[in-house]
Amino acid sequence: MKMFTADQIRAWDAYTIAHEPIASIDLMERAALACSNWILQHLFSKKKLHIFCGKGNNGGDGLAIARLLLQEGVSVVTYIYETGTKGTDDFQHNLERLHKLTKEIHFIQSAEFFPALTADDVAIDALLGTGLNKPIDGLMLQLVEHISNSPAAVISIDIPTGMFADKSCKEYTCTRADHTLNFLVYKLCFMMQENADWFGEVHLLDIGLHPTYYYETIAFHQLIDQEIISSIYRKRKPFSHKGVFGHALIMAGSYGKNGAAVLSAKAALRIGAGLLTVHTPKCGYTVLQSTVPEAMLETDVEEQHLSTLPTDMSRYTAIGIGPGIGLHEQTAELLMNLLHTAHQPVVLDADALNLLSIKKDLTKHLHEECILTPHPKEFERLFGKTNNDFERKELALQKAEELNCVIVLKGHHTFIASPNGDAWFNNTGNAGMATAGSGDILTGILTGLLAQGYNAEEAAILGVYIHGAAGDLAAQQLSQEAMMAGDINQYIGSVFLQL
Ligand SMILES: NC(=O)C1=CN([C@@H]2O[C@H](COP(=O)(O)OP(=O)(O)OC[C@H]3O[C@@H](n4cnc5c(N)ncnc54)[C@H](OP(=O)(O)O)[C@@H]3O)[C@@H](O)[C@H]2O)[C@H](O)CC1
Ligand SMILES: [K+]
Repeated sequence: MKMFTADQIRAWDAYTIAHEPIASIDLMERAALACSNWILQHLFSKKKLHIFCGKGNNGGDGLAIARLLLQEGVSVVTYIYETGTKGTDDFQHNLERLHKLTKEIHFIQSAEFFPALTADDVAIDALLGTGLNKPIDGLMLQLVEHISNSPAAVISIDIPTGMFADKSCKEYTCTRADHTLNFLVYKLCFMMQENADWFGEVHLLDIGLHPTYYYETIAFHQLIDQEIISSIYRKRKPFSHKGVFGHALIMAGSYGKNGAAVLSAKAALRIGAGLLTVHTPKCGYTVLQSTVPEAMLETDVEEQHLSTLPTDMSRYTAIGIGPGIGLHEQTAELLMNLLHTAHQPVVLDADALNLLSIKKDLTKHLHEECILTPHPKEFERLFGKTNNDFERKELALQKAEELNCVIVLKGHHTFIASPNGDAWFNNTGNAGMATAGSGDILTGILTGLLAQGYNAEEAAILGVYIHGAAGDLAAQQLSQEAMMAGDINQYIGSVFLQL
């Protein structure tokens, strides 16, 4: 699914008005109807609703929602944040309509006018939307804090007041919503961890903007969805043999961390690699042979850490390195040798990334079939500090281009930056996956997909999607608390059955 900027959404609005054609006020009515239906369906209408409106079109939405809910018999009080201006045409039009229906419209001119809100109330935040042009301050800030700090449930219309759609508001305050009713396509701000405390659960509402604009407009970011996955995933042909699905090499484990090798190896097999060899220190031999009998083993000359590349590297179609390998000097040499010689696709994770951040000049040996999978701390060690999540995303794109490799920046909405500038956010996964070993499994998944011939960008998109979706199934069966990384592997098969 394409993700549009606030400017693009405004242009889409205008395009719809001109080409459907439809009057602007009727488009607002559609948006308001989608919101009021959502509120009715989710039983918030059983409570007393306090609708807070600005004088722009976000406020116009609020007024129309108030009218539609009043017509359904819901108890509604409306408040208008007084700015001394008349408000947009659609705002004024909706105010006129609402006046005909109720006297419960109050103007907020100072903090004394703030209503008391209880746990039995619902506050609807239609103060400011995508028209925000500066951080909120003064009375607006006080009102937003009053709503956010109240015990009432809070629903923000389109976007929490104070949040910028396309840039950071980390230093500022926004409405703290329980739910945000976002119109049409996800805004960038909802992908960012730093905003998670403000927007609550984001619900996508269709307000019927013109499809031609969607198809013809280039988006800078995409949200990975079923349609994208279907276009990448290749079903197996009946006469295939294991040679067709590649030979993956996983280089993982060290003394005390052989479990990382086991998790990665199982994931590489579950995702469908035809053959798998695991390269571990000698101490991993018994562990791997007894837990992953499907894998072949190439033990290192060293007992406790990796030091030397396997003899015949040309046998492997794709290589994954990093889980549990530690930071031994000899392991660093092995990584250097690997990057100097490997022409195959390579996934670099965990300690391989930490070694790379110690020996940064090695990054020049990366190539377009390499995937780096840093979590935010590893990313910072590799590429330096950023001030906020938006800057970090930009830096990931810049580094992907500079190093000519795919960067998978792990997080709640994992971000994939391609060397060609493509930018993808993942939408599967849950907080239960924030557990030891989850990343090791992703390494195995990505290596297994590369071995099967998916290119680095395809493998990254398909891999993070399947990893998250398997995690979601695991959480459904076991709970987010109880699920362990190994459980993600158990559900990879169920995800394939749904593709
Ligand atoms: N296609 C769609 O998605 C549709 C969206 N709709 C809704 O419209 C809003 C956007 O409406 P807009 O009128 O452009 O903007 P806002 O309502 O968000 O803001 C209005 C004015 O607020 C002022 N402003 C900006 N920043 C601040 C601030 N920090 N403090 C106080 N006031 C602020 C600004 O005016 P100025 O004169 O002060 O510059 C804005 O003009 C969208 O979010 C949806 O809810 C349509 O209803 C349907 C289609
Ligand atoms: K809002």
